[in-house]
Amino acid sequence: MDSRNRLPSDIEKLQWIVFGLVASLVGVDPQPQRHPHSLWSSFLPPTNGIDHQRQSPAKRPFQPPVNQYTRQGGDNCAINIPGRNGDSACVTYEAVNAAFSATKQRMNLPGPKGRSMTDIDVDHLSQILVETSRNLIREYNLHPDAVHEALPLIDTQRTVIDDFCPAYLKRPKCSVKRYREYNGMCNNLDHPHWGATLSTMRRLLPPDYADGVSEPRISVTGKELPTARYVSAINHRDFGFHDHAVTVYLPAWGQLIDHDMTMGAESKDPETDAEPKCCDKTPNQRHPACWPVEIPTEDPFYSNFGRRCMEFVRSGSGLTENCKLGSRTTMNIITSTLDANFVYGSSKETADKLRRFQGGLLKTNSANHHLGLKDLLPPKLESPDAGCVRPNKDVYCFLAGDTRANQQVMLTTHHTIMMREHNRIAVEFGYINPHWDDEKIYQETRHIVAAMVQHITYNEFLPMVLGKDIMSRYGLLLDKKGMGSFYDPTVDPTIPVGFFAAAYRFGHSLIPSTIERWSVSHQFVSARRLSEMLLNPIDMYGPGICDQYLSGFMNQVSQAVDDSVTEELTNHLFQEGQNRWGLDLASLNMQRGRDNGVPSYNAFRRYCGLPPARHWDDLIGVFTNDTLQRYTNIYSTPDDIDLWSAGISERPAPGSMVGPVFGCIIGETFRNLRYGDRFWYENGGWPSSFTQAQLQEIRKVKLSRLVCDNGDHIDSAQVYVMVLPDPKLNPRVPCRSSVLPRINLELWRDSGDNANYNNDGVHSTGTEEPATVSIHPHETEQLFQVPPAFQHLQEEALLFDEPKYPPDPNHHIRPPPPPPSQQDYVEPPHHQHHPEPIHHHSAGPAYQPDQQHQHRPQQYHPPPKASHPPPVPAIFPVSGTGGVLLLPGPPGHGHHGHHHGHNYGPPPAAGYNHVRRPPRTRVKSNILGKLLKLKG
Ligand code: HEM
Repeated sequence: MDSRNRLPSDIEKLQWIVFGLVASLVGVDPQPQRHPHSLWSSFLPPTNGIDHQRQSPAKRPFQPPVNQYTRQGGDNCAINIPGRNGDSACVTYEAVNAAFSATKQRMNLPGPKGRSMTDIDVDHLSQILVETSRNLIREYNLHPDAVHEALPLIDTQRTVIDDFCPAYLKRPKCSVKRYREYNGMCNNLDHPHWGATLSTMRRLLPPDYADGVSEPRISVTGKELPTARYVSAINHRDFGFHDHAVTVYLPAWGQLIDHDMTMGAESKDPETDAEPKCCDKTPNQRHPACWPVEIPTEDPFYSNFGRRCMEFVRSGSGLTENCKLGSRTTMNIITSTLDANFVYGSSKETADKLRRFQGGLLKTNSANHHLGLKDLLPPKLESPDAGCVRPNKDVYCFLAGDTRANQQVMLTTHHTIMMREHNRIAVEFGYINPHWDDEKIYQETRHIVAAMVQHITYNEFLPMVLGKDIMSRYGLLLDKKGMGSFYDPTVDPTIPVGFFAAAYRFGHSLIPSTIERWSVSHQFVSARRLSEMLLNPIDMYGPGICDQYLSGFMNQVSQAVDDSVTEELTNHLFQEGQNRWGLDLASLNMQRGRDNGVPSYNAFRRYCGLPPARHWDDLIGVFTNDTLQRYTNIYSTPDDIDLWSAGISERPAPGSMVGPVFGCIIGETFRNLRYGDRFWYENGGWPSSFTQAQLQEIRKVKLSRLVCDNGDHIDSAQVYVMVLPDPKLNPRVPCRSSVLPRINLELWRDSGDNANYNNDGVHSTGTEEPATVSIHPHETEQLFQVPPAFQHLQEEALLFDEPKYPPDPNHHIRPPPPPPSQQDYVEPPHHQHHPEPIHHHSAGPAYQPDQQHQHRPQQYHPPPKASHPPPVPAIFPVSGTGGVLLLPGPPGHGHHGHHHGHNYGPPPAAGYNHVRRPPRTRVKSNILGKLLKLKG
């Protein structure tokens, strides 16, 4: 049936009614007037001096067909541009030199060739190249598309640009080694810069800049787009709908691995080395990178505080290999590949700062050792106020491989866990291979930690986010045995701009408004508003707090991926001091997309093989009726819709948390991260390859194992911590159980005559275990019913009620790491020696290391039995709803507002019966629902 003629189903009608009720409760008109006719139409266009005149198609110069531009080898012609009448124009090297020199002078570029450049210098040179390109376009009357298609073909090594291009962008000599470079260089031997630090992100589609070169996207009508805050305030209000399969652990891991893949460069003021402030200046006094978000006068939230301007600074622009000309690019200042750089850093300099240079260990802070607790991250003594807010000068935030480690506790906790895992493995290696030196232990451990990050991401995280169909379409399903020849040197693992600025930000929709702490025995302790926790990781010094967060992440239900985003992020992000308002992350996401030339949602529909919408009606069924209704009011045409906004609002694809367009961008990116990474953990035949037996050990690792091993006193966890516990499908098991096997590091024993390690540190695949290469997954018929994570789970779950889990044989207890040497020891600030337990609004019990925890029992303890009848699983498969149904919440709990740390209800009962109903619940027919059906 033609979806345009489809009548709304009963469920959709119900949604309209419930939405209307909710909207009236919160005082919002569910059907706002069309933007141009409403009061809201009085917005002024952004006033940062950018001339947003998009060239009308009639006035555009002749556009030669794509691929008709030719690079000229000979003489003085840098590039040939075909003209209308068969003639062609030659852009000469002299013209390029003249354009560059004039721009360089105007924009004041100092600096000799080959000097080391900071990201500020890179951004500056990049802007000059963009302006040079703009001059050439003007001079030769080139079509804006030529900027993207033709100008990059010019051989800049034959121009004066080469004198200014930094040494790191020259082609290095690569050799094949066992360990990755910290900066990701030489992963691809033919394209050494693919995926490397300080390189530009990839484009899936040509950029959509208003002027074809660098100015932010505008409407296809030639007018301004609606301001990002308007889109946010209308379409991304906070309804607090919860997912019913995944825990907060899913966004926590998602954000952690984002910080392994992307970090867009900031534009900085060279004088202060900080992002410029924009809102307190008049437009002509502002830094050129200022592009603040305009807040409409009638904004339902900011108008209460008279705010009309939200800080926003354009991303720093990047340089391509040999400093090519072309349109503005986006720089990634960390490596693209999943290499655990958030633990180690993306440069040798950072990595060295984090190392103890003893026993392969990372630096730590042992402030809580005297309480029998494990190490914390070392204090951030350099630039102590960058990226965190300290209550006073004696307290320090934490230092890790990624500078965002202090953004909020979900991150800080996981940086702590991964640092502990590194040190745990390094200590084991010290016992197993006493002849290994610090460097060898450190690098081998780093190699394993990166493999674990890859495995957990593809085995536990992506199946939940994408579902089996998308996983299989993009070749993301992991093999269970054998080694693969996954590496394809033609695949570029560089992160795409659309992934960084839009698709992978789907996670912002998952974030709840409070972060909960639970006890290690899985009882709710307290909750705290997210906005109070941003940039404030100091909690982590509190004894027992790390465990309580870990337990909270695995027990707190996540929000759903949908158009609703918590007000903690849309009104209170990084709220400062006494202010009752902060930034709006939804606005920043859309502004960032426009800033970086990310084309609209409709362009990506085409890219992903979906029919682009010509009329609003074409989008019926793609979004909920409410969302579509709002879009017709917000945007002039379907061609204008921002990718991030539409991506999180799409109805999820079957079995997936995201819709088809985000599924496509995320699927493709993770495909490239697997097939374009020479160091991918399943790859056989390289010096970096694990042996088959070692690979099998890595395949055993689950995130729950890492939590068990690196929490202080965590002694049980559900098998898959990103999924809500369920006695049958995802049972909570003791950490000692063999269901959560620990990696057996004995398989790394290097006995000298062992063929696994040869003398130069290069690890061969050995003769005993030849690397068998399995069939490429694209060619393998996957007999696959449920996401791989759950195949094991189903089998294991059947055994759960029987106390059958013998202790894991690899569960040796090693002594804690040796104390740091005097030389490397970072003295914790004095106040940290006896930190007081930190109490929050709703005080949970202060830390009382219980006896059971202090003397870990050696014998098996069955999991606590629920005192009630078997609990209802935390899943309510609902068929025929298109995946969505609204249920009323418990009486007295209206729109969630802010809980100020209060529990939603009484503490949950023991056992599994702990999943509290959120006030208003969106139930999704999702993967676990399907599993239940499968299980009959
Ligand atoms: C409490 C949780 C989170 C907070 C406070 C947060 C905050 C932010 C902020 C402030 C930015 C920069 C916005 C801009 O100016 O462009 C950002 C970027 C980003 N976020 Fe989040 N985020 C959170 C969780 C997540 C999650 C769960 C994901 C994905 C699963 C995610 C993915 C991203 C991505 C891909 C970027 C771009 C990063 C870059 O390369 O610079 N975030 N986030």
